Amino acid sequence: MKIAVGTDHGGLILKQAVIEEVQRLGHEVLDFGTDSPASVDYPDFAAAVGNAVVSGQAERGIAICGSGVGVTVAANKIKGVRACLCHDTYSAHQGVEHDDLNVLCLGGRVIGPALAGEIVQAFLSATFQNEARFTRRLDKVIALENQ
Ligand SMILES: O=C(CO)[C@H](O)[C@H](O)[C@H](O)COP(=O)(O)O
Repeated sequence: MKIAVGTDHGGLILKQAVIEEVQRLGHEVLDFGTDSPASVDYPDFAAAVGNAVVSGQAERGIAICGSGVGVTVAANKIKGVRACLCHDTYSAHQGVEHDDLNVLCLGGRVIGPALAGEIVQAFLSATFQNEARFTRRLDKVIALENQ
């Protein structure tokens, strides 16, 4: 898969570890920055990742900021993005399997690179389970998005 990755300065500390894990798993990285510790604004990077996913440029995205909260809030403003802050592996794979999560969000000031790598692996290894109850709920989420 092609995976869009973007971070603000607060998440930069995790970016290289995330990129290396994505590549180790055999996926291609689309790197949307940032690349320096200079202060930037998280919505710009959440938008780059989210737009790459909804446009089809990337299959999934990973957005990082200091807490992971800012990029989650911002990315979810983009129609078609289902972003969630996951700091545990269960949520990262279950979010894909049940909820068709397409953007994983992480906080570079909250977790370290080893855990981030395991979470990325859980996220990218999971696939949406096309079961009636999950598609029914997803349809309701999409209806909310369209209201
Ligand atoms: O964590 C965040 C919000 O949830 C932001 O993305 C930033 O990383 C954080 O606000 C940056 O804080 P700073 O004091 O400007 O470095």
